[in-house]
Amino acid sequence: METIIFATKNKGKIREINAILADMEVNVVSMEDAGIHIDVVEDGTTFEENAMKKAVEIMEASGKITLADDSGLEIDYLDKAPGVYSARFLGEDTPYPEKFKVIFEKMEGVPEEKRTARFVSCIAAAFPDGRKLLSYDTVEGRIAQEAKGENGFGYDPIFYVPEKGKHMAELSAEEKNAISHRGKALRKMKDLLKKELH
Ligand SMILES: O=c1nc[nH]c2c1ncn2[C@H]1C[C@H](O)[C@@H](COP(=O)(O)OP(=O)(O)OP(=O)(O)O)O1
Ligand SMILES: [Mg+2]
Repeated sequence: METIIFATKNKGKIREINAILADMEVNVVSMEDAGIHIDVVEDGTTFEENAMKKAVEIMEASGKITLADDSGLEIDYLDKAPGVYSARFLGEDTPYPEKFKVIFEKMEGVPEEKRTARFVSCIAAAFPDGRKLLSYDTVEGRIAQEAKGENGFGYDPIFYVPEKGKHMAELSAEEKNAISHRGKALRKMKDLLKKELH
């Protein structure tokens, strides 16, 4: 069975990715499980660039087909910030509750209809023979007035999902994967990969 590496250090992503790719006839392993400990510098200006950079660098280090996700939160009222800088917003090691506080301050008094936001996920695949694949998807929602929910990771507690009437962090892992940016982009990637692998 083909081994594919998923180039991420984010434990929340790994959980989601394993669930979504579970039915594929490939062995998906994390960077850690593959014994690769490289820090890819995410200096691209787009999700696509950063996702492909992570995939290519880890493919070159491992010699195996490598997938990567670059994702983030776009808040329309803040001109789509933090966007590709979502992980580094206020500092990579700053706890999310502090990031939420600053976002709530910036959004103070902004009415519901102007609080629109989306999660974006770009998935890249890099093959040792040079083939490259990209998929992209989003989930639309709003920045809530308060944090709520214990599930998921990152900005999930402050992201209200209108179609569910809940914050993202209140959804179960299955419910989130069914509607999320990463769930949708990864299912598209699964279809692209199936065509390349057979
Ligand atoms: O479903 C999500 N629910 C909540 N927050 C999310 C989600 N998806 C991305 N995000 C946020 C987290 C992080 O602030 C940034 C991703 O940054 P990003 O560089 O792609 O990931 P990362 O640095 O955590 O791990 P890695 O680069 O090793 O894959 O967007
Ligand atoms: Mg990152």
